[in-house]
Amino acid sequence: MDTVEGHWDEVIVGAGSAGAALAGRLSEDPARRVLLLEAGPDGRVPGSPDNPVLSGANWDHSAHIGREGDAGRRYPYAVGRAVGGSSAVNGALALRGLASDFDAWAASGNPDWSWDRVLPYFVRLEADADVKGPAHGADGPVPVRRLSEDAFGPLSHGFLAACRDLGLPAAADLNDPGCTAGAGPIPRNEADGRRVSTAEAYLAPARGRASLTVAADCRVHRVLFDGSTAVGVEAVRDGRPLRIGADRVTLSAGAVGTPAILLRSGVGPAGDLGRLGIRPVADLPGVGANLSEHPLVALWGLPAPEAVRPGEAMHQVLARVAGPDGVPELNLTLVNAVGGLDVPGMAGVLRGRTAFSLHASLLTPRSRGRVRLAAPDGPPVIELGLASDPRDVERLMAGVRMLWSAVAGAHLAPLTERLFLWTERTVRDDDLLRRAVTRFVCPSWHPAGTAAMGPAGRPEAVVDERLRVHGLGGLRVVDASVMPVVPAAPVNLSAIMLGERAASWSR
Ligand SMILES: Cc1cc2nc3c(=O)[nH]c(=O)nc-3n(C[C@H](O)[C@H](O)[C@H](O)COP(=O)(O)OP(=O)(O)OC[C@H]3O[C@@H](n4cnc5c(N)ncnc54)[C@H](O)[C@@H]3O)c2cc1C
Repeated sequence: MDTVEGHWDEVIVGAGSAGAALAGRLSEDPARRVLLLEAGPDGRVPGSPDNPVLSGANWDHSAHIGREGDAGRRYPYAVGRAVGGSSAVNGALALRGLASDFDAWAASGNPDWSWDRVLPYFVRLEADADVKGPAHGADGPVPVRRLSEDAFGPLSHGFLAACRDLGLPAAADLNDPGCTAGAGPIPRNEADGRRVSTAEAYLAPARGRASLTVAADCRVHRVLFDGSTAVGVEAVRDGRPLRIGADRVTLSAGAVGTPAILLRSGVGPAGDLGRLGIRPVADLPGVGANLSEHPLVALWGLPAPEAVRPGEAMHQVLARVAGPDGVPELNLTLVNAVGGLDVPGMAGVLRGRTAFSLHASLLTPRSRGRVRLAAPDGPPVIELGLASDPRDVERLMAGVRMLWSAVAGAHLAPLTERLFLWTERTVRDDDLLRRAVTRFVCPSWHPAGTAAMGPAGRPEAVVDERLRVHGLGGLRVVDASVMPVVPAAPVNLSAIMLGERAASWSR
């Protein structure tokens, strides 16, 4: 018998940001037997925060920017596939979701997720080297630090000065709960230039515990049910099918992987399941629906020779911009010194030259996409639906105009040799800009919401406030899928917070 076969107290599917944090914490109880299953390999994923892993250790999905069949573009959709999940391949921007995000989750029928309820778990997960006080953690597993101003390169100084001209205040701590707008250093989860994934932060200290077994290269096909109670999973390891029993199954396979497993298991819209020939176990139309993602538009340029210092960090500074109602709406991010990175769609334009880019990403998208299956055993089809809501296009246009005034203004223009693709005429003309934004919009690799939490009976609701799948026993979801909407920040810390919070209920 394979060492993972048999019966476990907890089987967690997916060793990513949320799953590894959950498994690490649950295994602190020596009386518990936790099995963590991961489709990808174990061991350190190469690369630093300055080199997000865009292929290899990755599912290498290809997503539709809009909907399948609308003749739109496709885009490489990176999702980590390794112990550590997307936290092992990402850019290590360690930004918390914002107070307004969680208060909105609470207002939409999930009162236990208000900001004051989740803040203790953001505190618990981190060891912030720079900022002290009750809103920050000092000894959690995830190290967080920011570059000091004297380590900023010339472009970062120019960008911060341009942000001041845009009326954005200096923000020394973008993770301060009161920071709704401002520009400042990016907090990053790194140590000695290495990205610290959840594999390192949560699993490395737990590896020796008898209470935890990590099984890599083990791909879960579906959840097994006895009536409406989950009793285990069916998986494949080294080409061999396995059936693994559990008192409780937790899906932490991410906002693409989790809905795919639920659908294969018969949990989803009954009509779609019937068409695929999958026997329905629970009719939950929200499974795979409601995908939200941060749409992003980038301006690319070649820096003047003196504008880039050898070896400088790719992510140094970022600006958060609030909308007219005071709620944060856009991130403007400078990406310094992009050299070897194979940025989708840009390799042919850059031809190996070191470039920089400025991104406007929309933090509160109204557009929604979905994840579905085209065949019962096929890969998930990802339809991002980016900028399908015209209000998102308008707000991205405002973001591009801010970037343009920064890059063409007094502080950055002298540091820029040339800009690609965009012109003054395009940026000034509403119709041209609208078309350009629609044409160049791309995802941030931040999917969320495909098994959303909410009260039973709401069309999008798949799990309750305690993340238990509605109508079924022994099955919960703990990953970015359960977020009712993507938070107004990159998602890693918020996903880790979910793992911490779910573990706290079992203590
Ligand atoms: C290239 C890239 C850059 C990013 N940059 C940042 C950043 O700088 N900062 C930030 O905050 N966020 C960033 N993100 C987003 C962030 O990392 C993710 O949103 C977050 O890690 C999601 O956590 P999760 O737990 O929901 O899923 P994941 O961390 O993706 O974990 C899901 C895990 O489940 C496994 N899995 C899936 N299906 C199965 C199956 N059938 N059987 C077994 N295992 C399975 C996967 O292999 C994976 O390990 C980035 C993402 C990418 C891809």
